[in-house]
Amino acid sequence: MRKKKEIRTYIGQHFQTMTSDEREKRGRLLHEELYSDKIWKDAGVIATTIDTYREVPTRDLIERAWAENKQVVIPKTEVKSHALMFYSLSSFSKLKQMGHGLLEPDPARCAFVPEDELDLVIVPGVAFNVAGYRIGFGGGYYDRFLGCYKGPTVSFAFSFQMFSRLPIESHDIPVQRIVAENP
Ligand SMILES: Nc1nc2c(c(=O)[nH]1)N(C=O)[C@@H](CNc1ccc(C(=O)N[C@@H](CCC(=O)O)C(=O)O)cc1)CN2
Ligand SMILES: Nc1ncnc2c1ncn2[C@@H]1O[C@H](COP(=O)(O)OP(=O)(O)OP(=O)(O)O)[C@@H](O)[C@H]1O
Repeated sequence: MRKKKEIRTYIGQHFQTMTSDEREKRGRLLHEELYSDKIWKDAGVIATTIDTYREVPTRDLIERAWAENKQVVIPKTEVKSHALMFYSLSSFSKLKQMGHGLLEPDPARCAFVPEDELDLVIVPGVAFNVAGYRIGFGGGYYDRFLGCYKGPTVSFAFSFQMFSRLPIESHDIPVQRIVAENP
């Protein structure tokens, strides 16, 4: 079984071999599967992240949610406490580039949304298994968050992000549903 760091490097390299068009196209196919699901239809408030080029895309899903009059919330990382704070995003222009390279909502221009208002949380990840266990970028932010959040959770995975064996630690909490490509 490979170590987390090796898996992160391997997946990052695989993403680099994909064109952004391919990434977008394959991402949309995964998203379509969620749009027809009850957990999407029932959700008024959806939490997701702003994708990097090493992740399944999220921007078209955010636009779809806005078009369906859903509220989209994006986490901001609290570095000291390793907590995620969610803010409502109404436009991509209200994002701010952070030192760690990710785009986060600008709290000066986005409203804070408490965790208990989230109807569906789309959890980012690097690698997954069918049981919903995941490896992230290593901040432990979602592991901590998922320890408290009890609502529906889902992650998207390209086929190369699915592993039959993953190093799982006691603090890891699985997502309820993985929407993955058919291998
Ligand atoms: N697009 C996207 N946004 C996201 C996440 C994600 O996985 N994807 N997150 C998912 O959690 C949160 C941010 N996660 C982060 C994880 C690590 C570091 C970070 O600074 N890492 C250090 C190394 C830390 C270590 O080695 O322990 C670094 O890069 O220097 C920052 C943010 C929230 N937003
Ligand atoms: N519930 C928790 N309470 C305290 N520390 C935690 C918890 N979950 C994870 N950690 C710590 O956070 C660090 C990163 O954890 P891990 O490598 O599992 O992150 P990850 O799953 O890749 O990241 P993320 O959850 O942000 O996507 C580890 O040092 C781990 O011990």
